[in-house]
Amino acid sequence: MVSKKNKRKRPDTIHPKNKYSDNPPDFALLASLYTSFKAFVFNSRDGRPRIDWTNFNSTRELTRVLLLHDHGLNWWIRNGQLCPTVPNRSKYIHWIEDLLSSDIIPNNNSNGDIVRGFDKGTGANCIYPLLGASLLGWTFVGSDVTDVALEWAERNVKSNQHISELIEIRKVTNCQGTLSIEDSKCGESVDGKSKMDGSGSVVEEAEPLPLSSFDLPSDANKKYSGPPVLLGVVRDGEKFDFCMCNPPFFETMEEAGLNPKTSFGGTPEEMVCPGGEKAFITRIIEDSVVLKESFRWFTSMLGRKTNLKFLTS
Ligand SMILES: C[S@@+](CC[C@H](N)C(=O)[O-])C[C@H]1O[C@@H](n2cnc3c(N)ncnc32)[C@H](O)[C@@H]1O
Repeated sequence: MVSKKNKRKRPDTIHPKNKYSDNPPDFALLASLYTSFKAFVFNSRDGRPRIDWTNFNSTRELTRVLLLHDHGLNWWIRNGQLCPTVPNRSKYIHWIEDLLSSDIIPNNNSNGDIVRGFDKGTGANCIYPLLGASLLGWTFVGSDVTDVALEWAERNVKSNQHISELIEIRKVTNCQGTLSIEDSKCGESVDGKSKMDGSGSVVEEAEPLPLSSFDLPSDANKKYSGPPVLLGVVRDGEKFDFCMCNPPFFETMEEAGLNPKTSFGGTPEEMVCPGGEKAFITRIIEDSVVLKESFRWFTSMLGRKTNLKFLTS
């Protein structure tokens, strides 16, 4: 009999359509099928197969085998890049699926049944386009700013020929704007006075991250002052069913290093931006006002529930 202490509780937030909602990853099965994963699995005192969550190589290998075994996806990232947890990232895809099937914002999609998404900050792992395309046949533009993210996102797309046509990886440069908007001020900060219009926000807890000594100066005004977010990246006439985003949550890597009990990588470029998620999402909201005809839904992950009040005000 499983003791109360050891009984696994399904998180309330897990989406019922999520492959893992009733079947969490079976480490024993995966270890029996994939020798590369077996090397990271050990039996804990209670006899359960486990992995060392503080070892980046273990968490990356788990993600690799889950994507391969459950989704038929070939995937890899460089040491230290942000490693996504598959059950967690799948939830966001299914939440968007729910939004798209609702009438809260009517569907004026002129592409017929083709669903088109925009992944803001797709990362080297390119996880949302890969999952969205393989689970639901959605098409994506995945955008990012860093060379390493763009290179590895491309590699991950090309390693999956069956869905590679569905995904475009788009580089964000400082002034690539095709939509000229006087207040986009490409790369500069804007005063965010606009209210959310037709946009939705998906709340999720941030992935716990390892400690790091890297630090960036905190932006006292909490204004986003990085490269373009949506304006200047979305092209004239483009239409998307949704925008999704797992933003750089933090202002400093110290702030990011809250949970040394796990290791999911995450470089400063991936985790940090001046003003953190509050400023980044504020910019998405500002951009959404101008781009309201280009998107049906604007969504983003949010690490801190306390930021929600500010963002929806
Ligand atoms: C937290 S990571 C998310 C990566 C991936 N989507 C995931 O869920 O694991 C944030 C990503 O946003 C990218 N990023 C930061 N500023 C950006 C911008 N202005 N435009 C596009 N991507 C940006 C970073 O390079 C990084 O890859």
